[in-house]
Amino acid sequence: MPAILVTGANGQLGTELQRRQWPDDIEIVAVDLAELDLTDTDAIAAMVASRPFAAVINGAAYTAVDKAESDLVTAWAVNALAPAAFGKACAEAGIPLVQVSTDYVFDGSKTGAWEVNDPVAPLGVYGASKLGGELAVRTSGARHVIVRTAWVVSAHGNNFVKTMLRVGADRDTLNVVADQHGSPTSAADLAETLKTIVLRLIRDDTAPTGTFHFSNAGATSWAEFAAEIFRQSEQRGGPSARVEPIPTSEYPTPARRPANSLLSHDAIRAAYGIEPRDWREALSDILDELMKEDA
Ligand SMILES: NC(=O)C1=CN([C@@H]2O[C@H](COP(=O)(O)OP(=O)(O)OC[C@H]3O[C@@H](n4cnc5c(N)ncnc54)[C@H](OP(=O)(O)O)[C@@H]3O)[C@@H](O)[C@H]2O)C=CC1
Ligand SMILES: Cc1cn([C@H]2C[C@H](O)[C@@H](COP(=O)(O)OP(=O)(O)O[C@H]3O[C@@H](C)C(=O)[C@@H](O)[C@H]3O)O2)c(=O)[nH]c1=O
Repeated sequence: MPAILVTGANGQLGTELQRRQWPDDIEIVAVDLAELDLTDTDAIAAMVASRPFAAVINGAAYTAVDKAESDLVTAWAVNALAPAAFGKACAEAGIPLVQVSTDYVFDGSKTGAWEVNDPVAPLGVYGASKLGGELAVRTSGARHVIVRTAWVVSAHGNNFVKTMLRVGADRDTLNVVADQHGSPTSAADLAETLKTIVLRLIRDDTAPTGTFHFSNAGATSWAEFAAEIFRQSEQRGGPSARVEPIPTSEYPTPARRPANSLLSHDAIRAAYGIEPRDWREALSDILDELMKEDA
């Protein structure tokens, strides 16, 4: 049975990839740190060669944006060298590689949505190391798709929705930055998109390759996002708090973040016919799941 190797099994995306309904003739082999340490490039090569995988989805990453500023060797190992090792191994095995990247490869200076070929200029170590991963995959010789996504949220793992609900349960008011704009992305919707892409890559030698953007539809700011989380949470009897919009200058962090990281869907729509749904609708599903867990 053809198998797809998925990394980041315990992360938001990896969890949702494992929850997808896959065709009966496809097996998902999902690994995390315990099975495969991505800082060990020899282990990556050995894992990819260990059986005749049909494809690899590298969903793992060093995602602690602020911590990466002082931990850059590990961030580069996981986000750049590991994708290089996957690229090399996939090229040797003759199988496609799906690599996941980030809106943080952009500097945020554009007005309007970022297109896939817009100039990249990361503001911090996380974005720079993810860009390193993109370049490594592009030059590896492997047939590949790179999907940049943004502001990934889900009912599990660490993410902005869960942070807001946790902090909002204890406080009346939360200060949240209002001058950083982008689109939230449901990990489930991202996983469904990657499923579509990887199945096409496995079954169709002429499937589109290259770099694509996927997020949910609609632009917002972190402050508006937080306010909508509390609006929908309150509707379900969950925690609510007042959101005080603040400028980034009043929320100092070790890593700089882009002011605008809105991603254009033109490329993924044209190549794969994928049309993301609105982020508020996706958020509603996540809150349903979270509140069901609490009930
Ligand atoms: N989260 C977001 O907002 C965004 C994410 N992305 C990208 O999307 C992809 C998926 O992100 P998401 O699911 O949210 O990430 P998570 O942080 O939820 O999960 C990352 C996973 O990678 C694993 N991992 C980290 N270091 C290693 C290592 N050395 N060896 C093996 N596994 C490791 C983690 O394992 P452990 O838990 O054991 O540390 C975890 O399971 C990543 O490529 C990320 O860069 C892009 C834009 C936004
Ligand atoms: C918790 C909190 C955050 N913020 C701000 C800080 C930051 O500018 C913004 C988002 O905070 P976070 O630290 O949750 O998000 P951050 O770690 O920057 O999220 C990023 O993660 C990586 C992995 C990506 O690839 C990006 O697409 C993006 O999702 O909100 C507030 O203003 N108030 C708060 O109470």
